Amino acid sequence: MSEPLFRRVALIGIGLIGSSIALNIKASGLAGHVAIATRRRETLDKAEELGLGDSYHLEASEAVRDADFVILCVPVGICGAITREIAPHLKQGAIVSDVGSVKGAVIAQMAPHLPEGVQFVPAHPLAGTEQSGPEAGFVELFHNRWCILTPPEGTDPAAIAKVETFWQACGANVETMTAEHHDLVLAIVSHVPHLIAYNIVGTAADLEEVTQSEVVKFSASGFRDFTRIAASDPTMWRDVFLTNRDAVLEMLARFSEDLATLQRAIRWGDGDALFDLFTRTRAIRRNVIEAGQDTAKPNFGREPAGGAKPGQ
Ligand SMILES: NC(=O)c1ccc[n+]([C@@H]2O[C@H](COP(=O)([O-])OP(=O)(O)OC[C@H]3O[C@@H](n4cnc5c(N)ncnc54)[C@H](O)[C@@H]3O)[C@@H](O)[C@H]2O)c1
Ligand SMILES: O=C(O)C(=O)C[C@]1(C(=O)O)C=C[C@@H](O)C=C1
Repeated sequence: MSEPLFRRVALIGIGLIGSSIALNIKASGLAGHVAIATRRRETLDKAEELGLGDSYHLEASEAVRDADFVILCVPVGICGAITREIAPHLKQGAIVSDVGSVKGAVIAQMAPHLPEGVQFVPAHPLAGTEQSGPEAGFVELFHNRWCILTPPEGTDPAAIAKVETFWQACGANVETMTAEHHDLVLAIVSHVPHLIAYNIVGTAADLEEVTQSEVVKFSASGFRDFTRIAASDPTMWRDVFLTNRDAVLEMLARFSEDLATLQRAIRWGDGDALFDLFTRTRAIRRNVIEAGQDTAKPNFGREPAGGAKPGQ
């Protein structure tokens, strides 16, 4: 049997993303040992019950000891504090990575704590669901999805190549870009759409007199898709908006301008303007499907580790 890519991988945080990575490591034999760390005993017990790793730790500093690959799979707001905690225990030559949905702020939080001789290769798999926790993971999550690497200047190319190989083995297509570019693009394709979903569901819920039970009763319509997105993890998304503030506000300003244009078209009965936009957006949807990036039913027919099917 060939040598695994890494001798010991430490996963700090074992929610949807951490558990999906753990399942991939196991399925593809990517590590000799998987050490899992999380703060809460209950979550750690669940991870052990699901057999996601080889050793289980309440202290991240214990999990990273002797690890050659460490991945932070926690909400972006705590990446800095965890890095400070694990830094003195990292092995020389170890590669440290993360999976955070925001890159600039995560790099700014983590990099200052990392000792010399440790390589930092930040990553973001563009794959997820509205589910969270260790039972939510499933092995196909990253298959045919993008994983973006944003290595700071000066990172050892061999470390970048190793992280790329890791994500490819998880089924992802890997692309490298700057953290700034990542944060701007993700603001419009992921962060603002989530804000819109949170907002529309919140507005409907506030209009209790009109909607009351109707929100639930008639949500087989387009609204149902928004409720799925708006069910996403509150801690994760609070941190995303607080840490990608500038890019989100910039995209939101542009979005608001375009919304005002639509409002005007409706007010003045400008059917052509509406028809033209809807025709353009329909074509975009077709391109998305053809590119195999359909997220409307991300996990249709697949069973996550804990049984519940996401995306329904
Ligand atoms: N959910 C998605 O769609 C998605 C997709 C791509 C990337 N991400 C990113 O991945 C990261 C994890 O997201 P997730 O969806 O797996 O979240 P999750 O809520 O399912 O899991 C987060 C895990 O972090 C751990 N954790 C939380 N606070 C901790 C602390 N103080 N110390 C140690 N461990 C702690 C827990 O094990 C928890 O289970 C986030 O940074 C998120 O931005 C999420
Ligand atoms: O499909 C979903 O439920 C997701 O929200 C996944 C999604 C996205 O916006 O596409 C969410 C956050 C991530 O950082 C990456 C992927």
